[in-house]
Amino acid sequence: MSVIEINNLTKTYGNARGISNVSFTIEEGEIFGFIGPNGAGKSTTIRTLLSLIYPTSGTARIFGKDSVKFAPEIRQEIGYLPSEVFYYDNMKVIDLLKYSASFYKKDCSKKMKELIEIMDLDVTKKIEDLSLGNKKKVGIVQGLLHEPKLIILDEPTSGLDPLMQQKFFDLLEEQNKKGATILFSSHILSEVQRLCDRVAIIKEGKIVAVEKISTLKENNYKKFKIDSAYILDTNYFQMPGVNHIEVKGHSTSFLFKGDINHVMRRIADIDIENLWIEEPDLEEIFMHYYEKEA
Ligand SMILES: Nc1ncnc2c1ncn2[C@@H]1O[C@H](COP(=O)(O)OP(=O)(O)OP(=O)(O)O)[C@@H](O)[C@H]1O
Repeated sequence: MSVIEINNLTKTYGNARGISNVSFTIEEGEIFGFIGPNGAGKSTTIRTLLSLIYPTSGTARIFGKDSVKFAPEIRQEIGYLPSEVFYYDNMKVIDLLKYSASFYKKDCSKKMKELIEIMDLDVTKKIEDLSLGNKKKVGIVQGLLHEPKLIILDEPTSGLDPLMQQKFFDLLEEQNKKGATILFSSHILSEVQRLCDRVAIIKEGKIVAVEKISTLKENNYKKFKIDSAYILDTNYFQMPGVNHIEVKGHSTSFLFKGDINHVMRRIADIDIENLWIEEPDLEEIFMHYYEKEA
């Protein structure tokens, strides 16, 4: 079953672009990544999906139900972590969490306690005394305490230290194993690569690709790095399929897609000291998509 179905969702802010004809589907049990640089439209898509703002046109369905008409009902089963968390500064963490839990029609106290421990939160503190990272942790507990079927995270890791990020990812994987579907937006591609099964790439308000992470990696460029005995001319590897040639001293690198034999023959004609052929990281694949569309 599709947990999220987005069909031609468009949101304009007056004359300003928000998102345009965004469509993608997320299946039950997926961890789905949503990548794009700042301002690409990730938060607008997520806020529209959650009916926090209304679409200019297009529709979204969550759990098979229209996201606007059934918003209150749908929200019972969603855990949402916004990119920026705003709270009542004067409240104690524990009071805020209890208040959040009171919106759900089930007892959240056990899960809340468990999450507080995992996130290592001092719940007796006032919100105003917390660091940015600790505020984010409060947001995480708040978003997960009702064991939602769908978890929507908008740039969730900003402000978290690496150890806490790891704990958080473990927590997400555990929830996913128990059946939760996850939508995870980020501009940090390595974390998407680490966690997600599929990914939608958004650029200037439009979806440019929806791919499996594995397909993205397999069907794309190979990354060549060659250390040569002498400095190569920048044009030496200028041939069909070669992109992003960079010559730094004796080291030459480029991305290649095509019949690898052509490159290997050219390499055989030079005096090389070392050679690496690697899968490009998502960042490079991502650049490729962006350039193809430009
Ligand atoms: N309330 C608003 N009024 C006018 N324009 C807006 C508003 N909110 C967003 N935008 C514009 O819509 C576009 C998409 O913004 P959005 O915040 O969705 O991007 P994003 O991918 O989430 O980026 P970021 O990571 O920076 O939040 C941007 O051009 C932004 O300037």
